[in-house]
Amino acid sequence: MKPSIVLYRSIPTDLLERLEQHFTVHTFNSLTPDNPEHLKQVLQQAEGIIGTGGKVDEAFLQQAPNLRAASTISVGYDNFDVAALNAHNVVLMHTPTVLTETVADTIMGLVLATARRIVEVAERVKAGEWQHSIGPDWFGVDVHHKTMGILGMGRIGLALAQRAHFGFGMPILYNARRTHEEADRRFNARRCDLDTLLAESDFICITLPLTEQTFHMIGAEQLAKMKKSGILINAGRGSVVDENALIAALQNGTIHAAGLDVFEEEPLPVSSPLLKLPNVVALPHIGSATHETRYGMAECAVDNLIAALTGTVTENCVNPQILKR
Ligand SMILES: NC(=O)C1=CN([C@@H]2O[C@H](COP(=O)(O)OP(=O)(O)OC[C@H]3O[C@@H](n4cnc5c(N)ncnc54)[C@H](O)[C@@H]3O)[C@@H](O)[C@H]2O)C=CC1
Ligand SMILES: O=C(O)C(=O)CO
Repeated sequence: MKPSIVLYRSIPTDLLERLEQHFTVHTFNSLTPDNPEHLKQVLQQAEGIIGTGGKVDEAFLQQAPNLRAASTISVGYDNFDVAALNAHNVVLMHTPTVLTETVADTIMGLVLATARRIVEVAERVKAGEWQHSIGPDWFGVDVHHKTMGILGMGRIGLALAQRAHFGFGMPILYNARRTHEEADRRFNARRCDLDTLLAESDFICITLPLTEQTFHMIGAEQLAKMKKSGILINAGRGSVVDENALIAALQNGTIHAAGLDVFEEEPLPVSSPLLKLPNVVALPHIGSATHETRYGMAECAVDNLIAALTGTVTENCVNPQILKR
């Protein structure tokens, strides 16, 4: 009999067929589905889960006594309690690399959109406000040759540094727990402490994962250390930034603008003050959202689950120590 798995995100038909060659697939719209009793029943037998979003913690694992592998269609895995997975001998697989370049493109898009006020002025054109030759009230600020500070010099941080340095002639600063020799060598990047990065950068781009250490790493104190002309871009996870402190900093002119792809609560509530601020570009978590990249992520996650449940894992494993048990 084929192992039973739970699929909780819609994936392209050819990839669903690939899963069905190996597994009996039970499909749900999320891990908090409309029919929770049915999910509960299926989880009793399930050996694998694949999808994105939803909390996978001790309480969830208690409901899935036969689970051996979880495959998330994302690189970030902050919604998984890895210690609990380890305790239950569940392998966690994710999708690094396949989305790196696309997310870096999105971040450069936010840099340009905030600095040059692209969304705001395009809306003014649509509203019929372009009646005369434009004046300084339509102007933005330069991006090229300004200093970019990167928080999280990993895969996405490196791809962003490449664009900023070679495409826009930007000097690169980064704050990291260790020196990233590749960043120093390729982009002449300079590692510095957080206070220096905050004080010297024109653009601060967050590409950090959400962890206990990064939770609210940027709060009122850090925002106050940024340049008044500084622009904050967050494409890591919403809770790396204290959102209330950010709203205050944007309202008070402590910083110039923010470009946000991620939020403390997603979808961003329509009542959020962020949506009232002209100096904010808010995106609906589209960092990796292109047809090509989302297909690549789903394909990677499908192959990851097949590898994990057939014992042939060679890459993309968050907790490889489980494989040795
Ligand atoms: N907006 C979006 O759609 C997307 C967001 N992401 C987010 O971006 C994150 C990063 O992705 P990758 O670059 O692929 O991961 P990565 O693991 O290659 O890079 C993360 C970097 O952050 C560093 N880091 C971790 N904790 C730190 C701390 N306390 N202080 C300083 N540096 C620290 C790590 O050492 C690593 O170099 C993901 O975990 C996810 O949260 C990823 C993809 C899409
Ligand atoms: O992969 C991730 O971590 C995302 O946020 C979505 O691409």
